[in-house]
Amino acid sequence: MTLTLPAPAKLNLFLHIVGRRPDGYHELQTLFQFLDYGDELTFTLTPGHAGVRLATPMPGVPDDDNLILRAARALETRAGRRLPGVTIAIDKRLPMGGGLGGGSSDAATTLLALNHLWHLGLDLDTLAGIGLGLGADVPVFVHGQAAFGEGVGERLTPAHPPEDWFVVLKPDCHINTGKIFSEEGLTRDTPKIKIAPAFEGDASRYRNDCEDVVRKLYPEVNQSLEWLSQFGPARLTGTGACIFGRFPTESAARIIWESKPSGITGFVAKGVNLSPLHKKLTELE
Ligand SMILES: C[C@@](CO)(OP(=O)(O)O)[C@H](O)COP(=O)(O)OP(=O)(O)OC[C@H]1O[C@@H](n2ccc(N)nc2=O)[C@H](O)[C@@H]1O
Ligand SMILES: Nc1ncnc2c1ncn2[C@@H]1O[C@H](COP(=O)(O)OP(=O)(O)O)[C@@H](O)[C@H]1O
Repeated sequence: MTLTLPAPAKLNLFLHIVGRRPDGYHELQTLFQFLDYGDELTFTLTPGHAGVRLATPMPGVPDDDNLILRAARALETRAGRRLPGVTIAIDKRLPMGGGLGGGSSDAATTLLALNHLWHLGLDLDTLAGIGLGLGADVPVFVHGQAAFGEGVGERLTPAHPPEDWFVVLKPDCHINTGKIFSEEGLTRDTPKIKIAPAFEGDASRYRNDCEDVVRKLYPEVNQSLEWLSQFGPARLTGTGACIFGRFPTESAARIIWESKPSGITGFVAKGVNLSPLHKKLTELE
């Protein structure tokens, strides 16, 4: 049996750093929305062969570090019994370390796919708990609903931001999340905002607290933000390097995309409040 599922990107429509935990991790307030663009994973059961295997190794990521295999192994450990073998292939479209949550999304898709194929019957809260052990962004992908995130992003309140179109640009640099969070000049004391049960605010009123530090350290990001913000609000997602500009229609986004400076990569995508992963899983039921 074969199952092909999306692993969508996320955007942090805003990202405030509101404090620091005793273990050094930063407390955030952020608004997550998904994009209808991302990686695609194909799971094939191989009952004759035990174990989980990656059919498409990822350059630069040893298999044992790959969040897909780590998610599968965490699930096997939780199940505590021998499960049918599975081969996982990935069509990797999201830039790695781009602030789009690609690795976390791959992990979440793996958790949901294998829960389904292995008939484990674990609920979303349990899967999100397993996912949190792999990365702070995994729970929102497991729950599959746009959300206001608190804590390190794991305390989630469903949200309904407008489903606009986005131009996403990937400046040609790699940003290490740990480096940004350890920068001395980082804003860490943004006052907490109060959130209604269903956040519907205008995210363009809020900021990404990592942006000033990232702009100073990475001129490529600064230049891209300057260019994109000529056409409307533009912002960094996560700790970067990707930036996004928001547009009311696909055609408005595509006009700006076509005029982007040469040498910069990225894509145009729609913001969606229900994850494409959950949409697909519902269709399969
Ligand atoms: C910033 C966010 C926002 O969505 O996204 P990305 O830019 O990575 O996509 C996430 O919170 C990223 O969470 P996560 O994916 O778990 O972070 P990691 O790369 O494991 O973090 C690397 C390091 O950054 C620091 N770190 C990370 C998250 C956080 N809330 N506080 C921190 O201080 C820690 O020192 C950690 O060891
Ligand atoms: N399946 C995976 N896809 C992408 N990155 C992965 C994966 N597994 C492990 N990683 C590691 O996680 C890091 C962060 O990846 P990613 O989730 O794409 O970025 P970000 O957290 O900035 O959104 C990568 O640099 C890579 O070393």
